[in-house]
Amino acid sequence: MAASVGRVVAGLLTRLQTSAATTRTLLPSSSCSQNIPSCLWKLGRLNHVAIVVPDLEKALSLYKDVLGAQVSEAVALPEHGVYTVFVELGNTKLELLHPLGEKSPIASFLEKNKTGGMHHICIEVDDIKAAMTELKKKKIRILSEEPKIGAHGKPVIFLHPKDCHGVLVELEQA
Ligand SMILES: C[C@@H](C(=O)O)C(=O)SCCNC(=O)CCNC(=O)[C@H](O)C(C)(C)COP(=O)(O)OP(=O)(O)OC[C@H]1O[C@@H](n2cnc3c(N)ncnc32)[C@H](O)[C@@H]1OP(=O)(O)O
Repeated sequence: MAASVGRVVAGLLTRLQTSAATTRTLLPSSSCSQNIPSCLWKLGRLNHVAIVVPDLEKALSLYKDVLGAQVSEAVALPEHGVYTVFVELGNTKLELLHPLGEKSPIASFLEKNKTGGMHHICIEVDDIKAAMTELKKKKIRILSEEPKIGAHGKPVIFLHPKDCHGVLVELEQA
């Protein structure tokens, strides 16, 4: 009797260990997972997807007149070297970008992609300074020393596309 109870307990222990190992492999491996209280910042919603366009008026007209979206006026942002137009999509936005000035950071992108293309994604964060500190420690290159004020009047930073699997990532203070 005692031997069979022992076998049952041993079997249960083995199953528990297996399921604990499975659980561990399913959890995100990042030390900044939302499940870990030591994380000082977290990602929020997708704010926008940015598309560089060679002709802002034509692109605006596509989204407004052909696709029927609500679009903003074009706004010049000289400190970023871009003109922007926002397209409202309900769950997120598109940001149409066109170069402004000779030193525009999107000029070489447009040179390489003459018909335009997807340029970056922008994700909100709850604490951009904490994000910067943590990402620097993890050797992710941040493309400015300090946050700049972005298109929505809030601090933004950009992360190098070569450190983000080929995607230029903008983080915006929510
Ligand atoms: C208003 C504001 C807002 O929303 O709030 C904005 O949107 S401002 C939006 C405009 N501002 C920004 O983009 C600021 C951050 N961007 C930058 O600092 C720059 O554009 C870089 C991302 C560092 C790229 O610089 P630059 O064009 O001088 O370098 P480059 O052409 O030699 O590119 C270096 C390598 O990165 C790749 N690369 C360049 N731009 C890329 C992009 N958008 N997505 C993915 N990869 C990209 C190139 O193909 C190249 O790879 P290979 O070496 O393999 O060929």
